[in-house]
Amino acid sequence: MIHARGLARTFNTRRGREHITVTAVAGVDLNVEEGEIVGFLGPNGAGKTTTLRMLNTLLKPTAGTATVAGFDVARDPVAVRRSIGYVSQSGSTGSDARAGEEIVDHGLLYGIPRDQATLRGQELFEQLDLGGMWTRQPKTLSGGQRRRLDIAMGLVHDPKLIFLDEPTTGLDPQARANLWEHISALRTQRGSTIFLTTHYLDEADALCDRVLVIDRGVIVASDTPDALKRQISGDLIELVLSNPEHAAVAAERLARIAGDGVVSSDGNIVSRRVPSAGSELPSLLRELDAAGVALQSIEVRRPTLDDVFLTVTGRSLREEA
Ligand SMILES: Nc1ncnc2c1ncn2[C@@H]1O[C@H](COP(=O)(O)OP(=O)(O)OP(=O)(O)O)[C@@H](O)[C@H]1O
Repeated sequence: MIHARGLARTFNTRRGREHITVTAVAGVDLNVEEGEIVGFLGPNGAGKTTTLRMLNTLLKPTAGTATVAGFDVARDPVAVRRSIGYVSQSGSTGSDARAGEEIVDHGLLYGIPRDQATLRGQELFEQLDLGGMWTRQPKTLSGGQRRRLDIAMGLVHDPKLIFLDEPTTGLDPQARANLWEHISALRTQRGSTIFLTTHYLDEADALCDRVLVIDRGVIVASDTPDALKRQISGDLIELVLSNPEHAAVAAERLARIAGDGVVSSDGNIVSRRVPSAGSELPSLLRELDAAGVALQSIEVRRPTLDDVFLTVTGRSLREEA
């Protein structure tokens, strides 16, 4: 559905009196298959929006190629635009018109006859839980409802591929979780392919089949959230011992598990990252028992995407690029 090779974009700009060239995207290769929900993750200024704008033809690449929904972004931008829905960060509903009029107008822009646009709009309102909002002005809707209206507008021409730029930014936790359900339902009910940018690791984790991590204009990781977590960090096994004197024996048993993780000891807590804790725990517990090591508790912590991000970029997602 999306195939990009060496996609790059620089901007000529000024810093004070000096003219400088900023590389926003430095050469991105990416593939998104039909029916996937792919999250595009990275810190502020990493190049997410610039990449998205090149893929949806709002911005011309300075180098590289991309096809979107089967059309080349440089040679056939009109066909690309007809095939995609784009929901921008700021949303598109600023006028005093009623929500229903906005969506019908949006459909007319795509050349859809008024009666069909109305039908389609009403269907989308139902699907996105906006029933009863048809005659409301968008500014009177809640944040979550407005985001769903933005999404409905992006879907009025029935695109197979939808770009969502930070869909849940500014929403409270409940509205975010609700929007995630709606986004997942788009795929289940309509077979939509969804490419979304996000700052939120939990969002990528909850929603996406695959995550692409971009940092300083380059993709630094691409995999399922689970595989990324497994591949990069491993699970943390933390043994809380009843008696700190058993720490050395516990450390020795923990060290026998295959993997590169280093054992660390702190008083009665002995821990280590291992590739996959689930399959190791039964034999570890038997060995500790046989060695007379009593446990207060044992914890297994799966790595978060936060850990992954820190590992691949050396920085936290919350830091500026
Ligand atoms: N029109 C422009 N002129 C000059 N520099 C730009 C322009 N647009 C983007 N940039 C720069 O390119 C880099 C990438 O910006 P981009 O908006 O793509 O990042 P982003 O990952 O979407 O960030 P955010 O999460 O803050 O939206 C940044 O350093 C930004 O300042």
